[in-house]
Amino acid sequence: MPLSHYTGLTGLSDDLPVKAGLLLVNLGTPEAPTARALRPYLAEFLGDPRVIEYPRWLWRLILHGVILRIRPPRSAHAYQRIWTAQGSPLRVGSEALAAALQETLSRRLPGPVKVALAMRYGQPSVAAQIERLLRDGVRRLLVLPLYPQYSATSTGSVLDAVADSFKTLRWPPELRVVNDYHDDPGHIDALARNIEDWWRVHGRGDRLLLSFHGIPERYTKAGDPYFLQCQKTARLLRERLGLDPAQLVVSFQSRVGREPWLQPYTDATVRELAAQGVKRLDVACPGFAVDCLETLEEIAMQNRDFFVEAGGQELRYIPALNDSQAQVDSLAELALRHMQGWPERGA
Ligand SMILES: C=CC1=C(C)c2cc3[nH]c(cc4nc(cc5[nH]c(cc1n2)c(C)c5CCC(=O)O)C(CCC(=O)O)=C4C)c(C)c3C=C
Ligand SMILES: [Fe+2]
Ligand SMILES: [Fe+2]
Repeated sequence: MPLSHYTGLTGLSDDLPVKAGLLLVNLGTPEAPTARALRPYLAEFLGDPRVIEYPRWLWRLILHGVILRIRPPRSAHAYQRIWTAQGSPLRVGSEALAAALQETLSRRLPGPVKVALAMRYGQPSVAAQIERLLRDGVRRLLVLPLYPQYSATSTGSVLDAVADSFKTLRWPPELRVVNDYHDDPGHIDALARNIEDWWRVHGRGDRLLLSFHGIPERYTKAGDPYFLQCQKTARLLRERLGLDPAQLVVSFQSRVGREPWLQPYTDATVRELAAQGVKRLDVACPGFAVDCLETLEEIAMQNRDFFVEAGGQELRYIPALNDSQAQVDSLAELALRHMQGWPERGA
């Protein structure tokens, strides 16, 4: 039995040896593409009340009685299609982005800065990485969830994890949070340049589809701003690319369960576009900071097959921003802006 349930880190100084700490948080990913590794990952993810808003007792029964028996082998099969020698693309991409941001921010900030990457589900946890930053001398913390659009299911859940960690700390740091960056001009410009660069190399398709991860419609009706923020990102990106409304389509992917999610659904949309005679369809997923199962498997494989089966010729997935210079620069700018105004300390 510990003496106290507050974690006290001894030997910390009040001197601000480090100017600021930046905690990047992404969703998390299984440790291996196996049903055995998927089970604890999905149990933690789908057990989060922010993600599934059902009566707890009922959901526990369904989750443990049905979902965690059926879904792990199916998901494992999907992960096997995208797994790399370095591991899960989401982890590899997020780590590369964090390393590049550490490098850029160290150059841009006058004092030392520490960047850490946490996963909302799985390892390294938000609590472990906040502790690591404290040990490294961080007393001012900026949390940047790697979700451009705010949703209670994604960003909101990261904030829960930060709050839970703070509740256990004897001396928490000062805290700032980036709620979203869906309309940040630097971010929109980075997305646009990524698509334009890709078009320069591969040519332009007949239509551009922007596919965002979905959430249950019910959450939007209850006040989640996610749908509106996705629509705004899409409009700003369309305007920045100089496209007509008819040249760009928005849809929502990854529906789980039976209740209605945000619409139109991506799978129905790619089939419909093929039926309308679209031959070459370009797809980008601006809601994902780095490539992952949802882009590499669900879009670039599953939906590519749906499109071709429905009469389309080619579905071409335009990769996420990942650790591109455009993303590193726009997120560094964003972080620097959010770090401004922290007052100087007296001697
Ligand atoms: C069932 C409810 C889910 C909600 C609500 C949800 C929202 C949501 N998810 C992301 C980002 C990602 N989701 C990813 C995978 C994934 N998502 C769900 C379910 C919900 N997501 C599941 C069950 C899974 C796991 C895979 C599967 O079994 O199908 C991923 C990829 C993770 C990876 O390892 O690559 C991301 C990223 C957002 C942004 C969001 C709300 C806006
Ligand atoms: Fe998801
Ligand atoms: Fe999916």
